[in-house]
Amino acid sequence: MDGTRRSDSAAPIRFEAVSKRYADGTVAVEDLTLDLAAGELTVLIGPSGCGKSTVLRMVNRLVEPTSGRVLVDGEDVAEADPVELRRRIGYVIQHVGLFPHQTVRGNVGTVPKLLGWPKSQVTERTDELLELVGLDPARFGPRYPHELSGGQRQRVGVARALAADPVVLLMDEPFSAVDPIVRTRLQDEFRRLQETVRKTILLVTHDLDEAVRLGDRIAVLAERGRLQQYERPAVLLAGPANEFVREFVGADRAIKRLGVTPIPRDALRPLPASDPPDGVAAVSVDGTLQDALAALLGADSGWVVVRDGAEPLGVLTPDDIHRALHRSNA
Ligand SMILES: Nc1ncnc2c1ncn2[C@@H]1O[C@H](COP(=O)(O)OP(=O)(O)OP(=O)(O)O)[C@@H](O)[C@H]1O
Repeated sequence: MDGTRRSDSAAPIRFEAVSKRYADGTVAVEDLTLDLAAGELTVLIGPSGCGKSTVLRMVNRLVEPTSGRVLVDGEDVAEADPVELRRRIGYVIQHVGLFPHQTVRGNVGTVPKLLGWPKSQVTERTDELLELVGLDPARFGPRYPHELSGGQRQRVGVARALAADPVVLLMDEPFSAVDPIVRTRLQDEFRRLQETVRKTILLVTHDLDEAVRLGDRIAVLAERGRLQQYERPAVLLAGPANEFVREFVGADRAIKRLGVTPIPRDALRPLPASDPPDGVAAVSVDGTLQDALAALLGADSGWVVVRDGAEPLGVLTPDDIHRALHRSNA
């Protein structure tokens, strides 16, 4: 079914010399040019009031640019019918705004129903999406929003936004209203979900950890939406482009970099000649340096075995981790 396959309906987004001056004279965005690749998750981050939400809301025409153009899949959104446009673009906000008098199924099925899908297809689609976001359709489908936790409501919001297989998903602080533990879990689940659906996603956050965890790319904005750096998280953390980004990224960036630097396959030491003792620390080769370090800290062997599935490939020591982190800086 189309919710679970890799979507080929993701569209690139281009902001072309976009500016926004509000009616009271506030210049929220000034001359922003930014290209978002189809199927990637781009995070917009920057200090409060720097124009992030304004940028996001120009994509679905909740805000109209004063000058410049926003192109979705090469088409200027100014020429699209706003209602039709918003059906093609999912939108998830902090307090998700579910319809209180409709069940979870009713909420998720809103857009497919609007599009005139037959009832059986709407139900099938809704149940599939609820499963995709980790909610059992039989249990949660008939509930009303007030019968859900904050995290569950947020998942229903994501399912609703995905319902019509949108080409773009806009997310404005989608996880900030839930408590930190639930937030981390939702972020991890969302990352996995994105690996499945591969939408073009633009996500606004204040939270650098969230940006690093979720973003394929991070765009750091200063006031008036001035773009400071637009890079993959590991590159941004390793090499802030200027003082603004360096300060924004902060002193703990080495720790964050551990979490985005892959284990170096080519820098593993050979396995010890004798079989490693039982219970020795091990980590998957698909993991990050942070995973390797966590495994090391939980063991007293002084090294950690790196495995591909069940097969041991080699070992890493704390020095190797240090060197790999240093190397990724180059
Ligand atoms: N409707 C409006 N009328 C006038 N000024 C506005 C309007 N909406 C936003 N602004 C101003 O535009 C600037 C950018 O606002 P925006 O909400 O885009 O920033 P933001 O980076 O998303 O902020 P935050 O992180 O605090 O949510 C701010 O100075 C804000 O006060």
